[in-house]
Amino acid sequence: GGARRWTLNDFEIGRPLGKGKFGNVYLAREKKSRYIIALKVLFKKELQRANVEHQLRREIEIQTHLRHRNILRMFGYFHDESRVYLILEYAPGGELYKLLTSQPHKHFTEEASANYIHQLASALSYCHSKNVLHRDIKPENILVGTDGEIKIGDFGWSVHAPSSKRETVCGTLDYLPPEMVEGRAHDKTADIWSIGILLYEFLVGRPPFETQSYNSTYDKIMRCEYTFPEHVSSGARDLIIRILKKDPRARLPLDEIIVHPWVAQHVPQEK
Ligand SMILES: Cc1cc(Nc2nc(/C=C/c3ccccc3)nc3cc(N4CCN(C)CC4)ccc23)n[nH]1
Repeated sequence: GGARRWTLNDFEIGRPLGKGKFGNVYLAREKKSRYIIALKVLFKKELQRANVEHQLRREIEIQTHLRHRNILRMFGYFHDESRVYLILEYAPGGELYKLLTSQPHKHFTEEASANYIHQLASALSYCHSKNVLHRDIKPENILVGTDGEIKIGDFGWSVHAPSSKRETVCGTLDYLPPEMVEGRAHDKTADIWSIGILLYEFLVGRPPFETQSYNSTYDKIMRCEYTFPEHVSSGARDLIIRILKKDPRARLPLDEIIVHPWVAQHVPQEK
């Protein structure tokens, strides 16, 4: 069970997988079971300096209780005098955004995009059924599993709905809905907006409101102003248009995204 007390001595540490804001992620193996995991090491000093310990506690509380094929598992955590260690599922396919940028035309096929959105919508529908919002769905937070399935990780921004959390939104605006850009209250429909952004990015290779400046991205989001390149099919456009609505209540609900005709035509329905 996940309740046992882990220490660093239980693991053999492998190569670094990536460098995050508060520390690095390493490939690691639990010695007794020889089970491969990813060990995320966070420095307490950095966490204190950024005043995010409460956010980390929330991430641990939330992610250790979620069980879904498309959500990266957190098996447990432990800490020593200077670091906190998160024991995470190892996704052998690497980062989704690297897969996206390595595509010949820098975007996924309609079939791959529909399958990814189907998986994302079912993972989010599961989260929402537990009253958990992710709030930070973007390609950097998505990994690829053994069979090419995707895994949402990094619940660092997740909260229990509804929330008017006003943590400073650092980083890109590209994935935030108008109500979060304006720091107003947001709910589960904020996550629905972000999978509309992701679907556009999977199909086009860049998010719909991307510009050279923060302010012009802000304006485009608030005006919901975007266009499609020629190659995007009418079915995909229809779905994106039904998701990227400024009014949160007008956005297509997750269970309707999952059965939208454009998704259904690409995704084997036995799921
Ligand atoms: C938590 C976790 C990571 C993970 N797997 C992987 N993470 C990261 C990069 C991780 C990372 C971490 C922090 C900041 C930036 C990146 N890169 C990876 C690269 C991988 N390879 C093997 C597959 N190749 C196609 C690409 C390089 C495999 C797994 C990776 N499983 N579970």
